[in-house]
Amino acid sequence: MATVEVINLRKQYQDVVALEGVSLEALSGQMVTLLGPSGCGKSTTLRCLAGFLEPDGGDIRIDGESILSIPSNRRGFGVVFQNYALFPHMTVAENVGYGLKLRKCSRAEIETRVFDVLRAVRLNGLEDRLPREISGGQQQRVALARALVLKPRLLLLDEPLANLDARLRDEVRWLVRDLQQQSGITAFYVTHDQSEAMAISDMVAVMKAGNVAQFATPREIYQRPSERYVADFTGEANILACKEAASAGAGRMCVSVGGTQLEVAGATTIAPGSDVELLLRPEALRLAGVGEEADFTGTIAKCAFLGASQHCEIALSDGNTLKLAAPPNASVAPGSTVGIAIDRSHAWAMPKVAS
Ligand SMILES: Nc1ncnc2c1ncn2[C@@H]1O[C@H](COP(=O)(O)OP(=O)(O)OP(=O)(O)O)[C@@H](O)[C@H]1O
Repeated sequence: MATVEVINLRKQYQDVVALEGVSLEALSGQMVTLLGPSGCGKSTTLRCLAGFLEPDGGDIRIDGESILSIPSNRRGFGVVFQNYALFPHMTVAENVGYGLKLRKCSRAEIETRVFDVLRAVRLNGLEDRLPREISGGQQQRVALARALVLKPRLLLLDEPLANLDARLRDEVRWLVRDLQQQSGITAFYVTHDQSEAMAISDMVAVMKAGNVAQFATPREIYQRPSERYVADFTGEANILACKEAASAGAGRMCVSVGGTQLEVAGATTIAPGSDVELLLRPEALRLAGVGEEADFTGTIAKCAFLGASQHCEIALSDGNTLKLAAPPNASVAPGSTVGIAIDRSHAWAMPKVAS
């Protein structure tokens, strides 16, 4: 399978700079997700990979060889886009087998491969239906089967689940990941859904205005984001401004927040004495017990019972609000005063970056 390098890719549409210099890499068999808000350049990157767009600069290499001069239909990639456009007059089996027919495979081989791939996407039994006779989720699985049946060396998926409802999206998401892992195909996946990206990826590229803000594992972008933008985009985040950082050695630093001194882990890019932002995910905070010394004291502003936990918003006297998940039976009446303890092992200091 293929190792893919995207090197300093640049693309401009008339006066819009869509990609300023995108670099990332997918090792053989990895699923790499491009995550970011609308307009940050995810689809443009994918379209350059597919060969539908020609970049203005940079390179795309597969196993070390540039592919920029190879037309899209010769790249041997499988492509699944949001608008899956199945042939309406062909049955499910004919849709899936169409690419094999173009490649002049024998009828027996087409039958076997179509049967196998339809079983893999759990559509066996629906071979003779027309696209209009199956559901949206099933149509999307036909589109996936159509790409997989050709055994592509690279699979490109652009928001493939965007048209599905939440339950189906979950189901097809796991199926996509299972099939990708079983087949060992290297894949790029575009989404603006943070939970989708975290769930299915080996690596995530968080994109920001035509650049890659951070390229790392799902765990790292969530627990050790490079900057506020990444922290905000990858989950619920409490972010507090800190006065300054003093190095405590080996990636640790002392920060001062609301009069409290904390020693926490932080990005190595933080210069001593500079302003920093402290990330406290909700799970880094808990309500302090009776008699326990608290890091902060605040007033419960809002509370919602979610079943396994209670979502609480706590207003601090300096104007900041902290969100935390309280145990389901904790007493958290709005208006009451509570102490908050920080689990320092979950705190993370980020450099303050102009947005
Ligand atoms: N054909 C085009 N002509 C001009 N500008 C374009 C064209 N396609 C995209 N753009 C612009 O390029 C930038 C990047 O677009 P792109 O489609 O890559 O973003 P995206 O992250 O995939 O967004 P979305 O999630 O909305 O699909 C945006 O500012 C967009 O408006």
